[in-house]
Amino acid sequence: MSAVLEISGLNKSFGGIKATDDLNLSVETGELHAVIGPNGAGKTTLISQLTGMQKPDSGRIRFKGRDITGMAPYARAHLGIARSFQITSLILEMSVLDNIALALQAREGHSFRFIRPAHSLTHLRSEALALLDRVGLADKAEQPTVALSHGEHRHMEIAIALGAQAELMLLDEPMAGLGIEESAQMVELLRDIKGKHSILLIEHDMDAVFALADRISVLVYGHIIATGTPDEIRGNEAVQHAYLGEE
Ligand SMILES: Nc1ncnc2c1ncn2[C@@H]1O[C@H](COP(=O)(O)OP(=O)(O)OP(=O)(O)O)[C@@H](O)[C@H]1O
Repeated sequence: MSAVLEISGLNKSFGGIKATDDLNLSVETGELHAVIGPNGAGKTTLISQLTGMQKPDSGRIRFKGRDITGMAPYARAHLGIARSFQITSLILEMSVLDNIALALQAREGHSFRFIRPAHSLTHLRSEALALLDRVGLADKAEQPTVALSHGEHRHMEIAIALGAQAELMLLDEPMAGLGIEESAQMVELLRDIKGKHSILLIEHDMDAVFALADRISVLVYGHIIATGTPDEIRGNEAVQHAYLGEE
């Protein structure tokens, strides 16, 4: 396996707070690597530096061997890094299918995605339908997006991330706000996707993390205190003391 993402010596402070503290982490090709940590550990700040929304004070981020530390967000997206869910905005009045088709159109590089009326998206509809099928929503394609549940919206966002054909998917708390049944469906969907994509998963839902991750890194005060398989992390005393013991 080779690393698709390599983060080395990353630092980011806000005033006196070290939100990212000498952080080292890699995501291997095809790996699902989860990052867990207590509230305020620095997970959002890490994702923001990976997407280019925030600039690290020091350290390096490499994507497929290329240094992207100073690269603009759109350029990273173009290279193949997709973030879900923060940047996705579903248009609730539009049909489920048109939302996905519109996202596919954006992938094709039309920066003014609203200039074209939705009915001109015909050529993207079959691809959009295939994506909806993959996330289990093909039967909802013609419904207005507003009619779908929160969990189904999250599945739509996964469809959009898949449509971006990203080599690295950054999934930012995909379970947030989901009920028990919806969470189970999301775990199933991610289980289906994993292995085919390289994924960095930020997630509070420990059951989901331990069910899905190939490796887990534990972030505490901006620093990764342990990285390992779910079993290694479960058995790690420092982790139990710093984090899991609190659960
Ligand atoms: N723009 C900012 N200005 C000042 N402090 C910030 C800023 N962004 C984050 N921080 C601080 O940096 C630390 C890490 O915050 P971050 O939001 O990255 O943590 P988190 O792990 O995502 O938390 P949560 O799980 O609650 O979302 C916190 O102490 C937070 O208060």
